[in-house]
Amino acid sequence: AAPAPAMSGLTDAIAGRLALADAVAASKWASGAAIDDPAREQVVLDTVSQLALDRDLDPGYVRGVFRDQIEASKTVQRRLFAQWRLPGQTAPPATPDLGPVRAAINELNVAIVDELAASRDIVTTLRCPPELTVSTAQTAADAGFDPLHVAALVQAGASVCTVSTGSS
Ligand SMILES: C=C(O[C@@H]1C=C(C(=O)O)C=C[C@H]1O)C(=O)O
Repeated sequence: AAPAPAMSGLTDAIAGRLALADAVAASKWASGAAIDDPAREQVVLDTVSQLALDRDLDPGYVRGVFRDQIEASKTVQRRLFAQWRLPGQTAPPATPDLGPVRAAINELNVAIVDELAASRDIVTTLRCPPELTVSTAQTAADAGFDPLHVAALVQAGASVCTVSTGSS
């Protein structure tokens, strides 16, 4: 097999978290809960800030990456809700208890911060944007993501590289 792209550990962990948005949405649909949960978002952001400090990463950088994880998850959840509201459509049956899927998300949060630490030297360089693009494409293909999840995966990676490639 071809070698894995340099940042595929990171993009695989990000995709794993994003894939759980479907189960989150189904659970919220079953319970009638809102997609947005600002209190839970604060817990996630505060937790990953501490994980960043433990690994000598900039907590502001890691929080920024996780704001994108949260927004990407909500992109998927909102689109699924919109589909399930269409005539003749139904949500998959799910338990209204978000606890188990949030426990899985918590584990992936740690995995993502670990992968950010493993990629700390590349994220500040001009190699980051192309490596992230290649890894994202490989991860999306491996995961069998549909266009909605591919778009959300790209959204989730938007703050990973800290080098600007735009002209100024
Ligand atoms: C994934 C969830 O939905 C939203 C996204 C969150 C996240 O990605 O961590 C947290 C809270 C919600 O605003 C959830 O409620 O757990």
